[in-house]
Amino acid sequence: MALGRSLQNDNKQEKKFKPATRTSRESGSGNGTLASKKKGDSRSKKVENGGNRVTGISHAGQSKVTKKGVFGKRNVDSKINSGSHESVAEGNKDFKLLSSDRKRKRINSRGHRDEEGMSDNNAGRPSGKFLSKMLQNKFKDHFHEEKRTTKGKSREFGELNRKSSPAGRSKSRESEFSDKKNWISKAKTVNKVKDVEDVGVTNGKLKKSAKSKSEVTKQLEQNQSKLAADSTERPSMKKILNKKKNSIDDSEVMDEKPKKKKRRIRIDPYDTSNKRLDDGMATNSEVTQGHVKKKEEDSKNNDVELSKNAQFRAIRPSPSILSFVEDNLLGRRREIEFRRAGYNVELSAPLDNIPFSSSSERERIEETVFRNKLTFFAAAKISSSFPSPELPEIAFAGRSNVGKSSLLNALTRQWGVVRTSDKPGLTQTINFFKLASKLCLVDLPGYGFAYAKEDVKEAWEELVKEYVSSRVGLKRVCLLVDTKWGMKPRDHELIDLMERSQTKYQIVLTKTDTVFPIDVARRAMQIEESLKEKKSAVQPVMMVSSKTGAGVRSLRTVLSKIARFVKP
Ligand SMILES: Nc1nc2c(ncn2[C@@H]2O[C@H](COP(=O)(O)OP(=O)(O)OP(=O)(O)O)[C@@H](O)[C@H]2O)c(=O)[nH]1
Ligand SMILES: [Mg+2]
Repeated sequence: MALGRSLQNDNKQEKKFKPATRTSRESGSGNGTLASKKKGDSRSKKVENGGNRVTGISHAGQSKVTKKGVFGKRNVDSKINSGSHESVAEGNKDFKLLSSDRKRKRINSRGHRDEEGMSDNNAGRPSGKFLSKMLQNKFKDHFHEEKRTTKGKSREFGELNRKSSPAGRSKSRESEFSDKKNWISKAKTVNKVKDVEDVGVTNGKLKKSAKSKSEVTKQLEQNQSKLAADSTERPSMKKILNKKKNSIDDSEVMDEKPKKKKRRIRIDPYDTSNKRLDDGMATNSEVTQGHVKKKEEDSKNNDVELSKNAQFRAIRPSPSILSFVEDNLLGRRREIEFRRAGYNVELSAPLDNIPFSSSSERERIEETVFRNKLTFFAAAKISSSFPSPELPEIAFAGRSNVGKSSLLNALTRQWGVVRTSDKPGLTQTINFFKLASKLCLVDLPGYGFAYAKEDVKEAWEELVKEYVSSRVGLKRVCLLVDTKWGMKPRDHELIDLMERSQTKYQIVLTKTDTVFPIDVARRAMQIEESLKEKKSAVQPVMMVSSKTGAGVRSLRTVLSKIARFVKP
């Protein structure tokens, strides 16, 4: 029956075990501080009804810490915990038990605590194996006690009975509190060694062991310090040796490094690419020969290119060209310069405006012929579809994207009449525009690179050639050249054709705003020099920018003379 009761009690305890362990975790009792212990104790008061082990469980966290902690610390905690644990479990009377029994009890209690600690680790729920072990230990204890002392047995059962009664509970509480107070005060005042002594081990032994420990530790420390000194010294020796080795190696490497660099230079000095795939093939004489040949070719090409650039930079423009460039604010310039000169930068092509003028777009044009409305009247893909030559014609030829259509708009200040695009090859037919009944402006398709099929481009070129060489009424061809790139072979082809057909042509440099003013002047000078011998070439070379309007007025003046001399 007694065993059955204890089993029942254990079951109850297990039920109440969960919240107790959970709360002990939450309250941080595992820290092992006194405050936390107090908390655990206060909680144990609430759970006391469950029996003696409940109080022990409330310290489960603390027992965990003591396991991990220092020896002395564990003793303090074990005292506090096991004191409360044992005192509540068996009362003060249990201390009178035999020393062997006491030891066993302690072992068992530790075992319980360990098990409880483990169970706490396992989310507060002890496993079936633990429970069975706990129960077995409990039975063993009971059997031993029954065999040895009938008194102890009766006392124990009496204690259990008392605890089940309210009077017994209150007594057990009192005894628990008194024990706890005593142990806590002891824990505060007594040092760890003394605590060890109190447990029951003789002072002499402990002292000796303490002395021996201290001696051993001293010796260990000395040895460690020696080892550390040695270890610090040894690397230094190693370092010295390594340094020596390194110095030798460095000298070797220093000897080798320049060689490698020299080799690289020798192998591929003209290689501009980052890849050096042929580094490992330096010994191959054929390859090196090939490299040498390549170098020579490249150097020749570079010399030619460099000489072209150098030649261009060496051009000294004539004073008239330079003054023209400066007067018309040609070339890449800052906006502030236009403002200072009185031009309104808010207007399109601001340099083609009379400064501080408030008149309308076309009123600003000094040449009256260009004030007329620009009207499209014919487009031709073949020569048979050309309109009859009633008016004097001025054609605008040049490579694709050079700015032919844009210049037509700029000359008449009628934006959008002639379609323009940054995509080369927009104009694919010969387009005829009238300026009243005075002048006919002809926009030609470009040649050279264009987004069109080769045969189509060839057809355009043929049509242009046919137009400039055979068109009756064609008074002048404005051959537009990009200032940045200058004349190209196709331009020379057309010039030769016009020379043969005696068609008057005038070079007009476009997009002057994309280069420096001095380069505009150089380009103009360069072309003038190259066209000195040409009979059909009309001087001077004109310079314009449809974007800024620079030089447009001058071109207008030149072209308006053609209209003036033509009979209506
Ligand atoms: N910066 C600058 N860009 C210009 C100038 N003139 C024209 N452009 C630009 O150059 C591009 C080509 O202009 P277009 O007038 O269509 O040239 P295009 O010669 O008629 O070209 P195709 O009809 O294809 O032969 C357009 O994006 C223009 O805005 C200029 O004086 N300065
Ligand atoms: Mg065009």
